[in-house]
Amino acid sequence: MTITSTAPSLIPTTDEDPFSEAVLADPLPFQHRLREAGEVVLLERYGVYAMGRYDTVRSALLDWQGFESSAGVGITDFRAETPWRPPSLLLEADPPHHNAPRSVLAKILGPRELRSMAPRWQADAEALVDEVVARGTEFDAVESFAEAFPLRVFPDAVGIPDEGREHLLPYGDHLFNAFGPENFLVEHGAPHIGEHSAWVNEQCARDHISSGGFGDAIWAAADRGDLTTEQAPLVVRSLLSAGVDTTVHAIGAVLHAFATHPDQWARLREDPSLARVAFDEAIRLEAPVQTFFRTTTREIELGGVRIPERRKILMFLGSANSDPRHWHDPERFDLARDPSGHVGFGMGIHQCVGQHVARLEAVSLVTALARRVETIELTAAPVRHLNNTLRAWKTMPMRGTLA
Ligand code: HEM
Ligand SMILES: O=C(O)c1ccc(-n2ccnc2)cc1
Repeated sequence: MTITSTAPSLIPTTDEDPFSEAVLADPLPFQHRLREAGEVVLLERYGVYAMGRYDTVRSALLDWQGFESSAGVGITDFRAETPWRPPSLLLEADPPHHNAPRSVLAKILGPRELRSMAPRWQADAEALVDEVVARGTEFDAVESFAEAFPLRVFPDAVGIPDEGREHLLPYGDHLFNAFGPENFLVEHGAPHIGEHSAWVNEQCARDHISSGGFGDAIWAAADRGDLTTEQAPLVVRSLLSAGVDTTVHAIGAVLHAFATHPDQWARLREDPSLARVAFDEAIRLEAPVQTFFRTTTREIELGGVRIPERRKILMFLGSANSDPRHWHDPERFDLARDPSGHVGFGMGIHQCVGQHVARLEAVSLVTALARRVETIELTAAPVRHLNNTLRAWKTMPMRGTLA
């Protein structure tokens, strides 16, 4: 990182591009340079203020009044440009408008509500594992597990029809790319996002939602007056936008962590209750959701740097989760660590409301796999799937030995 100015009144600045193919493929060296350069570093290419240290990211996440979400959590300032789709009522909203949609979704996706689904998701995970190992002990962990399991359980849990579910992954992939700048990744998704969006928006209508699922519970909240009938479809859209690509790449992260740390897999097999901490430790270490933006609502001073009002700031969640100023031996995947406090799910009023869904999916799958498979190992180098926001794998060739 070339620091072009370090005088106290001037801001550490870099001309590096965190959304370049090279940095997206291997972000750790850039993130180290970013943390070393200071609490806040100006990315001169985008005029954006970047934060890579744990304490600075955590304080920005908690200060929703100073760092707002309602101007968008991507690089686009909704006050200056029209968003590519109507803004999210949760992710891209602040109190008071954020309150009702958040309260409704928090109840529907809460740990208590999900408890009744745990046996079914555990059985689905065991069925999937049996099907995969029946075909042989060599498999691609992305295709066979990370993609297959969320798509097997989540759309049914929302209550949308079977027809057209292939739109879900590419819709989410473009959504997460669109939080970043209009680079090669956004250009790649642009030609088809219209058809993916049309299908997603259609599924949010009440007449597409079957009874008993998350979608039905959202529409029931509208019947009770906890939401308006205009808000209900957008809250269902939040589930379809957030609910698949995130968990796909989270499960990929967990499986990659275990495949590269066989001693931790052995520990998990001895004590399956470690699956929960393994999930959070993998989210801390890999951070499937790497970054989110905010917009300053006033001039804010951080780390000796004065950030003007109405400027975009970029929080590197993955970098914060690997900051040696906060974490001991941060690059180590360690089931003995207490990963609580990690910012892989954000923190504060926007902290991930779907984390219990994600955790239940991952714990169900990993527990089922650990029961059937004694060891897992990579049989070839896994290949990254590049995205402006998500840290993801395209392929992960693996071999297991049956228990
Ligand atoms: C392991 C998978 C996941 C990760 C790493 C993740 C990460 C995050 C992060 C970092 C935020 C904070 C955004 C911000 O501060 O601007 C967030 C918010 C959110 N997440 Fe997730 N997420 C995951 C899965 C899910 C799932 C499965 C759902 C839905 C079923 C979901 C729904 C949401 C919603 C609705 C918000 C906005 C909450 C609000 O603004 O009040 N997420 N997530
Ligand atoms: O409301 C939306 O469209 C929306 C809400 C949340 C996410 N998200 C990001 C990470 N976890 C969830 C993505 C999209």
